[in-house]
Amino acid sequence: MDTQTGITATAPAGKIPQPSEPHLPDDQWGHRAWELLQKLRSRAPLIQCITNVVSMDLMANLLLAAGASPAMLSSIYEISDFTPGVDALCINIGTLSEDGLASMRAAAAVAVKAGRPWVLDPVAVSASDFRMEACLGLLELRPAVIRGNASEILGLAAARRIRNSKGVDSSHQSFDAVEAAKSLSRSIGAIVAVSGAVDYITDGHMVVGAFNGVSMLQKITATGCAVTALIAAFISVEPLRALEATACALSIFGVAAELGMEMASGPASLRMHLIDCLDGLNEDLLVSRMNVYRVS
Ligand SMILES: Nc1ncnc2c1ncn2[C@@H]1O[C@H](COP(=O)(O)OP(=O)(O)OP(=O)(O)O)[C@@H](O)[C@H]1O
Ligand SMILES: Cc1ncsc1CCO
Ligand SMILES: [Mg+2]
Repeated sequence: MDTQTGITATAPAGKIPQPSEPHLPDDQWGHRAWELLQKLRSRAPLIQCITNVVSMDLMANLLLAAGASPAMLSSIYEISDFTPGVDALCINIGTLSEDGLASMRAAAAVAVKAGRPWVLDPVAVSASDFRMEACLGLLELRPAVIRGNASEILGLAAARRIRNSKGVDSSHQSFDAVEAAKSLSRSIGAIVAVSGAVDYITDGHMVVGAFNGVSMLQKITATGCAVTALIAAFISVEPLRALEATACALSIFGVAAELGMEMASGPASLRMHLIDCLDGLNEDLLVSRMNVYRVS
């Protein structure tokens, strides 16, 4: 039990059997994504984000543009009051501190106890033993989804720091981490998403590829952090089909980026147009652009 909060963490997840979700036919993804986006816009779920200081502004604005209600509350003294009432929780270790980690652990435990899904963004998990141990401890608190870039998923799946780690940016292609993502998914019982030129999403059995997006997203800091928060918003409205919700969140973000890129002249204007295009996304644009299908 945490002596500051009186909060008890749940038992370690261990090997959790993850039932495979029904397979959505490839031609249904656009309609499914629109359905989920509409649900999100009408329900405006409350999403608590305990995240790094770099990402806060973009994350909150993208959540608002998608139709969710962001709350970046992170003090350990507020968790027992606030977290039971949120619709989902996003935890991101980007600028990890000892106090921040205590809040993350407490919030994840409360969310699980309250039956709320939470997602983990293991930023730069291979950069230090502190980060790796923090993430391994958080994995015991049963995230519904883990989203990282390829280097992060490779490191976390191996539970060890990998060589050539570049810090918060990936030094691998997303495809290189697909097998690691499947094995991590099976051992934690969570959906795992690897972002990159193609985003791969797996429940440990099937793998879905989300092909939307633009490479200039890598030139805007915290786009990965922000898309993890969008995943939290999407799973809050469809918790029993977390793979579908995760793939839809990643793909919708990618479509908004493609539309934004048509008006942008560089990373700064893409950041602005990305938010506008997510806010203004309509069914025709989404269904005609969305490119998601099962790859294995
Ligand atoms: N080469 C690319 N082409 C198209 N989209 C990309 C490419 N690289 C990344 N993306 C998209 O950019 C977003 C961020 O993914 P990325 O893998 O860069 O995350 P990240 O490294 O965790 O980012 P950050 O740490 O800055 O938040 C995702 O939506 C992903 O689909
Ligand atoms: C640049 C940076 N440093 C720690 S977190 C973060 C945001 C991208 O992950
Ligand atoms: Mg990241």
